[in-house]
Amino acid sequence: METGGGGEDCCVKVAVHVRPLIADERAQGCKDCVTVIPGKPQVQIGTHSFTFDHVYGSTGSPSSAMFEECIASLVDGLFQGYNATVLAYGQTGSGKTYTMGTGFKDGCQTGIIPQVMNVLFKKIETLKHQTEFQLHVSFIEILKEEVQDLLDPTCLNKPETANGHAGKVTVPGKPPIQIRETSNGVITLAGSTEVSVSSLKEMAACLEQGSLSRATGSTNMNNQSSRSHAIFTITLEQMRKLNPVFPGESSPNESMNEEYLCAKLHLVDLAGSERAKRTGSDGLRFKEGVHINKGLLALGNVISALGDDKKRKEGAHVPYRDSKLTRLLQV
Ligand SMILES: Nc1ncnc2c1ncn2[C@@H]1O[C@H](COP(=O)(O)OP(=O)(O)OP(=O)(O)O)[C@@H](O)[C@H]1O
Repeated sequence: METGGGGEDCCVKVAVHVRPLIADERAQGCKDCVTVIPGKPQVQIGTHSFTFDHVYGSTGSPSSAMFEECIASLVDGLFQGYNATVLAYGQTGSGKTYTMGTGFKDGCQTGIIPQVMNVLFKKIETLKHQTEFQLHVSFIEILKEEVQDLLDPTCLNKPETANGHAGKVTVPGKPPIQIRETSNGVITLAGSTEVSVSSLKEMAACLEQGSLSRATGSTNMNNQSSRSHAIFTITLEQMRKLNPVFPGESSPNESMNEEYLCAKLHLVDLAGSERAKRTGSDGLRFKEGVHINKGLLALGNVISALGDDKKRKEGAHVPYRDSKLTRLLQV
């Protein structure tokens, strides 16, 4: 799903990515439960059919077209100062991490985030003579309504333990990360690492470091399930020269010839939306599920409020404050 910018008519769009059966499922004799209606962005499950903005995978459009059709315009929008958010939503094992590329390993280039990074740096390369760029990335996860910093160099990785969790251990004494709002309404994360990056390689290293630090655990439906919402945020700052001054000429007022733009792209791999019963979860995993579903409910309410053009224009309340996830994605 994509939201925001780039001069699009609608501010919320939804695409479905249907994944093929994986080896385990084929071995168990599982069958595809979703049919894509040929030539239409529509899927059928039993007697119900559902229409989306796009359908990829299976007999729908090829997955390779997803970036160009859904995401490229959001990256362009960043350069025009538009914020945007891409959310991967679905039950455990449906392919969110694969689609986003948040399981980034060994320089693998598939997935939305690696493609965003490639296009971003190509564009910067072509514009760098008339514009000064500064890029920052942060990578956090929200686990049981607590924000964890996946790029914190002082955190230690821990393997999966008896209570069924792999992930980060924060060094004792470190204050928790807090969500703050500045006087002009900008949401900031006090205490989280923002890495300044100047090359594709540096940004890819941040994605890889954070991906390896994510909290995962096993469920009946995915033996390497992400139990948290992971948010990879790219902040692009630009100082654009409006009327470039030619060598030998002097500008009367430098700052009048410059335009400053700052925009954020949030790339979000949400935790699985499954029901507790289906994943066989109890105890810790069940409690996690309760927090996950609360966050997803709040997200659904925010998207409904934003997707209702009439209400939005009337200035209706958007309930961003109902969860950390929605609060963080506010800007
Ligand atoms: N489009 C695809 N093509 C081939 N394999 C895929 C595709 N999407 C997902 N998979 C495979 O399916 C399995 C589950 O995918 P993934 O871990 O991305 O699911 P998930 O929705 O992120 O699950 P969770 O919410 O539990 O983290 C993985 O083995 C992944 O490699």
